[in-house]
Amino acid sequence: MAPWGYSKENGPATWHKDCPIANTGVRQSPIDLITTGQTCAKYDSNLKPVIVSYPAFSEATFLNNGHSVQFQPSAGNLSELSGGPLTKKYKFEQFHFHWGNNDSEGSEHRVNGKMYPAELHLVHWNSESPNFSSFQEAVGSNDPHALCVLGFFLKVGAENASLKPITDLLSKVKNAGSSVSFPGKFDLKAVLPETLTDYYTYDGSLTTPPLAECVKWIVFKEPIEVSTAQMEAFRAVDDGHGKPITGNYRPPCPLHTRTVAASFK
Ligand SMILES: CCCCNCC(=O)NCCc1ccc(S(N)(=O)=O)cc1
Ligand SMILES: [Zn+2]
Repeated sequence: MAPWGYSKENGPATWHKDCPIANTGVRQSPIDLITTGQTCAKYDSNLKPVIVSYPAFSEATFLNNGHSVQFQPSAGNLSELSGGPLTKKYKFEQFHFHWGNNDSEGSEHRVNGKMYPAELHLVHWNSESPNFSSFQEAVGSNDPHALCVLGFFLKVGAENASLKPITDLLSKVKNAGSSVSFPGKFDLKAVLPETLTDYYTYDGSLTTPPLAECVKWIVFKEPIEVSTAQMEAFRAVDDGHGKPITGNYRPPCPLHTRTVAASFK
């Protein structure tokens, strides 16, 4: 099959051909996070703040893989995640983005149907499971919480100085398949809000093929601000068919019997 993508010919509505779970799965992501009414997110007072330990990365690759741009530190990185709904420690694997071609679309998760212009995903894998000892093995395991992805909405506002080293690099990976070694150190912690207390969490999947249902999702309520220029920089990244990636987000999937918990009232 032609490699998957986001065009009419190879986009989300066609992914079921190679990944039947796209249509048969009952824990697919993303979802629309509804905050009022029957199927709404339920406040859970037991949910603690998320704890991240992200020492500045010193060695990393920044890659345009044709369907997103991805920041991947070298294997030795010690960045970890715990707390929140998690009972184990997770190791940082990579972060990447999803965006649209205008400010009214682009995020994968939605809040009461509202999309943000982009969404940042910080991908981690459970480093304390006896069943796997690498990210790829975690993706392939049938463990429902093999991965934990932190989702942050991006909204247009002031320039984000902490993300500038990343958005300034986008023009260097304009062509699909291109990558650069990240110059210098990158402080991911500085990108995030200080307190990681207010979030939605639910059991879901990867939002791209293989769409494995192995993700504990944690989506934060507070968006991260980026400037219009920074948003435009994402929209100039090419998809490998001579066209810019202008909408690498999957539409929301049915909730089925799942419930969404909220760490805030
Ligand atoms: C060389 C063959 C490798 C195949 N294996 C690569 C692979 O399985 N990748 C899956 C990676 C992935 C996809 C989607 C998300 S999201 N958008 O849900 O955060 C996170 C991570
Ligand atoms: Zn993603």
